[in-house]
Amino acid sequence: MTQTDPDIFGTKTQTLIRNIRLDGKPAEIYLDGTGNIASVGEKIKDHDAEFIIDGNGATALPGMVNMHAHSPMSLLRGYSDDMPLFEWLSTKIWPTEAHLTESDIYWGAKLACLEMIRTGTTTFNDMYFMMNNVAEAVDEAGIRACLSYCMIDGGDHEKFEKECSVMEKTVATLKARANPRIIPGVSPHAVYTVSEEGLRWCAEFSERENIPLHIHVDETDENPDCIKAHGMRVAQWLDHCGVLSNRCIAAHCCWLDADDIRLFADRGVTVVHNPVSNMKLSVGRALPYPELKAAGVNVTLGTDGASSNNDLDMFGEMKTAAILQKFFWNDPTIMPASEALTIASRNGAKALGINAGVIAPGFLADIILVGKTVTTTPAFNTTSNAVYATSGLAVDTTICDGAVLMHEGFIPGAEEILAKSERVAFDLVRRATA
Ligand SMILES: O=c1[nH]cnc2c1ncn2[C@@H]1O[C@H](CO)[C@@H](O)[C@H]1O
Ligand SMILES: [Zn+2]
Repeated sequence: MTQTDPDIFGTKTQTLIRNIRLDGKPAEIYLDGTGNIASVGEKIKDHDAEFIIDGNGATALPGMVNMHAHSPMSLLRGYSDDMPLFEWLSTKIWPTEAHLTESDIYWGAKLACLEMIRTGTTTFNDMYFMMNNVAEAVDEAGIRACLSYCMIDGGDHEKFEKECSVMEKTVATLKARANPRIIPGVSPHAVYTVSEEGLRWCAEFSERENIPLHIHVDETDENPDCIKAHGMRVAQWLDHCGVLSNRCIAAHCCWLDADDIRLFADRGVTVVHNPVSNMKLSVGRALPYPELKAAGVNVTLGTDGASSNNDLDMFGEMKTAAILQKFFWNDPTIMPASEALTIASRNGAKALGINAGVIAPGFLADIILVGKTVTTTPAFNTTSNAVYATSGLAVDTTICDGAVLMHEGFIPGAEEILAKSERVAFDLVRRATA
């Protein structure tokens, strides 16, 4: 199969993937056109393949699950760097975001989806505005996503009421799309931007709808301000407002203490590690991963937006997570490669309630092939190579929901998306700085 056969792209087909390695051993995978993995074995004889993908010795991995993103922010990649978090948000990012149109959101998300497919991500957990436009991009790209409108009420009751109605409308619109690849979520931005009534409402709404709640927690040390305002640490305050009780996904969590970690474990909170963004914005502390792991908390991995990372490559993120944890806690045995891979795939899928992140019969066919190339040779340990040696650009095939989205590095329509999103980004910044 080569890129000259356009029929392979975009639809679920009966496909045999052969000449690949799975956990270091020769393997074949058969997709039966349902969107699931039908069989996995050394040689699959019983199949009805319409297409055959020859992996040329590639390593098959589950698609990466990026658990904290702001996909439209890809438009602001490289627009503003090297500043402290609050100055960066309040003087650069928020004033520019005030000019975003629905079309900007759509093209920013198109660019993000393209980058994620290119670098082996098949699912992302997104928090932003105008999420139906993000959904349109996700729908077209063929990727999977949990999409949450980001509530910011700033303690203003009128704004709170408006935000609730946008949130309800967003969830209803996303549900009405009836696309199994699109999962609605709820996102109060953070404790420093959302009121108590906002946090409580989001918690109740996520429970009523049984959908994930995605929030920024303890990125920088938010505890002193929270104690001043509410007499409690951030984790306790969130629990007090009901936020931790239902499918809570907490991004960053750098400043959790031992009690906070116990509380997160009790409430079943999922934590997202964002090592590159945390290091770039110098948030002051690394995720207390060893303690979270000991407490049994589900830890996942995310990139954050492309304006604080500045890419959405989960391979770079895995490596950074593993080496930051070793360095910060001064122990090279922390987060071995196979753990980093699980954190970047299976753990995220679990948190979103998706039957993915494992290559085995019955699981969703969200699969990537990491090509045999200069950063994956020699293949003593394919997991080590994936985490420590290669970037996502070595991914040559990306399959989501049983449909091939990229093969041999080729993604249909990529050039148009690059050209258009570049124009849209420059035009946005021109309007915002006029
Ligand atoms: O690192 C971050 N910390 C806090 N807020 C952020 C960060 N990156 C982006 N946003 C902001 O979150 C909102 C979308 O959900 C946007 O306003 C975005 O600029
Ligand atoms: Zn963020």
